[in-house]
Amino acid sequence: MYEVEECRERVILVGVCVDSEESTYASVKELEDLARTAGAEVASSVIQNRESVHPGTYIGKGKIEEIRQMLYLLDANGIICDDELTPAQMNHLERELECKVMDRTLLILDIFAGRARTSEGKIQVELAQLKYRQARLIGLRSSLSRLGGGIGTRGPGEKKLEMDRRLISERIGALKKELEEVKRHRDLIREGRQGGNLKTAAIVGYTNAGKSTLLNVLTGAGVLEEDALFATLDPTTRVLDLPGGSQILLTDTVGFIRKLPHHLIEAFKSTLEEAVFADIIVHVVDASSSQMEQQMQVVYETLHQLGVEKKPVVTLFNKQDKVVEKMNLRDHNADYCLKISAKAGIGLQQFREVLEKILLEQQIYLERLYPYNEAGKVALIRQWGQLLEEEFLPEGIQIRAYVPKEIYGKI
Ligand SMILES: Nc1nc2c(ncn2[C@@H]2O[C@H](COP(=O)(O)OP(=O)(O)OP(=O)(O)O)[C@@H](O)[C@H]2O)c(=O)[nH]1
Ligand SMILES: [Mg+2]
Repeated sequence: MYEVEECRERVILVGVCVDSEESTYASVKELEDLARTAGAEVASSVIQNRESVHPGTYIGKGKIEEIRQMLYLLDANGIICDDELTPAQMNHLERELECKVMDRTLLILDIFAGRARTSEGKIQVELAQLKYRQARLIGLRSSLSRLGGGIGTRGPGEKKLEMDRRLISERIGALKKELEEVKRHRDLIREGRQGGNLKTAAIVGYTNAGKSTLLNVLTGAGVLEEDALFATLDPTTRVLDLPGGSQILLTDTVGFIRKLPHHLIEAFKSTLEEAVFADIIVHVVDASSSQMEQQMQVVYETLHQLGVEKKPVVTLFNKQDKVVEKMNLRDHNADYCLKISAKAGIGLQQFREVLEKILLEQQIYLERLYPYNEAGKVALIRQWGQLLEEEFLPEGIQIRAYVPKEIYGKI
């Protein structure tokens, strides 16, 4: 079956700047990190200023010529473009440059493929890869037929394409079924969790912000933390003890990145959905990054795409130990903002307190006397809420407690 070819090449990075120079540079810089993470060697990078991306060749004729010479002079054997190329753009560039042509999406898919550990992660990556490839096969076919038939459009080549297409569709169908099975399993686990009385908080944020480091330092989860992009693909959930004695489930999730390929969002929906079903969103921000604002925006856009709305948001401006200049740390989307360093252990107690506060806000305070024949209700409170005080009086049980809104009606 199809696998992304191993990415051990010496490449030239290519970006197109249509609006802000700063964000294009940052994006290409990030592409460099992605390329390294995927095991490629970066020989140089080229940015072209254009009104818009060239629809046929991504970059203009002159730039193609320039890159052709650079490939030769720098002894490079491939290029990576900073946007997802259309099948036509990819074909044209391949023909013109006679080298391997890759794009940002392919690179991210490749990294994900290397990182997936659980069966769910693996299925999701393969699905995204196949969809990417399927689109390109169709493109290849249409670009061949645009030649008006004839040489190169018939015979074994064409047959092989058709066959690949059929095999790919079949495999996509099978993977989707498998994924549904896994999703059902995940839903069951989630329901099970909700059946328990613990609320959940999902840790989200840009890749490399420090999400796993935070989960580890708080719960000793032992998730891999690494100065690399997309170190985490599979969500991990742990119980976190809060100062007042209550608990919450904390889930570490896959990081976001600008221009996240839609194949991946689609395929990774069930993983990304951890945030959709969480009661609280914990947004970890790398406050030491010069790209902090843009990264935060990407996170909120991605959450919006996933349909995450109207949940309490705690924004953690992380890596305070590394922040040199006093930046204006604000987040209009957040209900609470804190400065922390997951690594240096700064601000973690405040974070716990904030979580507890939010949990309490979602609960109703109750002070009541239950006659003994309603002891069942007190049991419910004990199970679902937080029993602060319980006193056995001659006329009944006097309690003070916080209870979740959902069960208030039953008691
Ligand atoms: N200086 C400093 N480094 C930190 C801090 N928190 C995390 N890091 C580092 O940042 C890098 C990324 O940390 P991770 O926890 O793997 O980041 P992540 O958000 O889980 O990243 P992905 O899983 O790739 O999305 C690691 O090298 C961490 O050691 C911090 O408070 N200060
Ligand atoms: Mg991580």
